[in-house]
Amino acid sequence: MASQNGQQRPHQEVGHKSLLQSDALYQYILDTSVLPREPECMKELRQITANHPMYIMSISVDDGQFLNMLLKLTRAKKTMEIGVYTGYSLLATALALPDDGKARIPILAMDINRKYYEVGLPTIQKAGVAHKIDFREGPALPVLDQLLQDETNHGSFDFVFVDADKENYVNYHRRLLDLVKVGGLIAYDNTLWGGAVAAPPDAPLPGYLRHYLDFVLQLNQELAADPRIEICQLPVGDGVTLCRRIR
Ligand SMILES: C[S@@+](CC[C@H](N)C(=O)[O-])C[C@H]1O[C@@H](n2cnc3c(N)ncnc32)[C@H](O)[C@@H]1O
Repeated sequence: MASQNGQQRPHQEVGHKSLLQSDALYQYILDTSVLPREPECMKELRQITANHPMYIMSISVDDGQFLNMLLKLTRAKKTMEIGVYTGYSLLATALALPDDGKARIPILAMDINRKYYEVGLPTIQKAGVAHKIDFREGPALPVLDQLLQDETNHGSFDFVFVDADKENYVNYHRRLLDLVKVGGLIAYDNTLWGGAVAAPPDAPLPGYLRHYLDFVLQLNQELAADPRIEICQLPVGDGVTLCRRIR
């Protein structure tokens, strides 16, 4: 198969194609494998979030299912989330993590806006997992800097989910690599940025996509070139890049 300019791209030479070529196929995945298995509490939170003016910020339901499975597979015990909003990804995380009672709070969750978190908090409480969450209101970067000042925090996190201000993703990465353990994971959300990462330079993009595109492109380049991690770019939700610290 040839591309528009007549030249074959490397993935076309070997016949690789993305399967997700239509909304109907995405809907099939949701209807068959995702929505029927969504826990009731997550469904409730998703419906509450759908009525919130900023609902577009929530991760997708398949992204939530993926996150929940990933945390179980990796047996993560200590995690961090940057960018909580109403808490859909946070609830997916809290449901997956083991319950150590009062001995240890496994999730450090940060958002600049506690009001968003409070929209979902009653559902998180009803689900019986609120005690797993240490929520901090405020910008995440100073919290990371504070954590780094204490040696005992270095290499202590099993998993970090980053879904916040795109302009700081690179700054988060530079700090998180010291906080996550060797063998631990950092997952960056929105790394395909609505498809804009592969759009022609003059493509007419919605304003917010255009505004943050360079930050996402810079992150993707830095991750691809970073020898301290192994990476895997997944076309789940808006694109998730998994980074496994290897040194
Ligand atoms: C895309 S939403 C997060 C969605 C969430 N993960 C979910 O599943 O619903 C991004 C969030 O990041 C928060 N945010 C923006 N800048 C931030 C910062 N500097 N530090 C922490 N949170 C920030 C916003 O308030 C917003 O709630």
